[in-house]
Amino acid sequence: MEFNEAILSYDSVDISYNGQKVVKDVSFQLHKGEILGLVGESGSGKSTLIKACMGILGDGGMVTRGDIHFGQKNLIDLPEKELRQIRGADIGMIFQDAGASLSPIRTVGDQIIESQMAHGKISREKAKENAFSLFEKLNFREVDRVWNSYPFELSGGMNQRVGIAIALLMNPPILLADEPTSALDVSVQRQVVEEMIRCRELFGTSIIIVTHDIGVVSAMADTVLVLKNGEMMEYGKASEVLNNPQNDYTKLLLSAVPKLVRK
Ligand SMILES: Nc1ncnc2c1ncn2[C@@H]1O[C@H](COP(=O)(O)OP(=O)(O)OP(=O)(O)O)[C@@H](O)[C@H]1O
Repeated sequence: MEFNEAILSYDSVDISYNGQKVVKDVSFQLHKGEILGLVGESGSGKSTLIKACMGILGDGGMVTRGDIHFGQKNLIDLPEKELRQIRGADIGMIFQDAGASLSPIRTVGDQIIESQMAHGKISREKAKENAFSLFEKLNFREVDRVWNSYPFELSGGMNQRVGIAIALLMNPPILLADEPTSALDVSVQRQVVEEMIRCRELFGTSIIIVTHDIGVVSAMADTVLVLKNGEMMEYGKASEVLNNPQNDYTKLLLSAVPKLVRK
């Protein structure tokens, strides 16, 4: 697949927590409709890297060098008020525990309606209509039951899918997914992966997926960026990085994976 338009560009980015550098000189471009897999061992800086563009590094976290462009905007210079508008609407985020961020005391339907109303003027009826239309596209079953349930009445996997649907309802051009499948059963993992691929097909969404799972990368990514200790080890087309890794660290990461899943 060939891509034209870069929608998110990291340019020589360094990131520190409390003066200690944890991401060093990272550059990459995410194009419209591209799925980028971000891999590397625990602590290599994957989450830090994607949090940086949302301005959610937290106290002590700071981009100390480089630029992150979203279209014409340099996200590094943007005031919090503008970043808040970008979060959710322009750059959606799915965490490992997206389902756990649902409130336990309100029905799924109410929460989906409220999340849409929080982002703009929309009637409850229209919000419900949007949600049901998306559920249908994502092949949700028993939509009425899910809608009327409290999170504890649904499986962890179903809650995770609801969390993803909430992010998708904003129809953000960019979706950042941080280990979205690692807490799920294998069969539900596959569903979530298919859901994200479908999202790209339907809406042309650009996706960065952070994962430990090379199988997930192999199933969905167009490009792969390998991080170690905050530094880029390898970056390129998924087929090339996975089938013909040039870097010793990438080779090591891949050697732990059975060959079968790399097809
Ligand atoms: N809020 C924070 N304050 C200080 N240091 C942090 C903070 N968050 C992360 N770090 C440090 O930054 C480095 C990168 O962490 P990060 O969570 O980005 O790695 P990761 O690759 O996403 O790891 P994992 O796969 O375990 O989620 C680690 O050394 C971590 O200890």
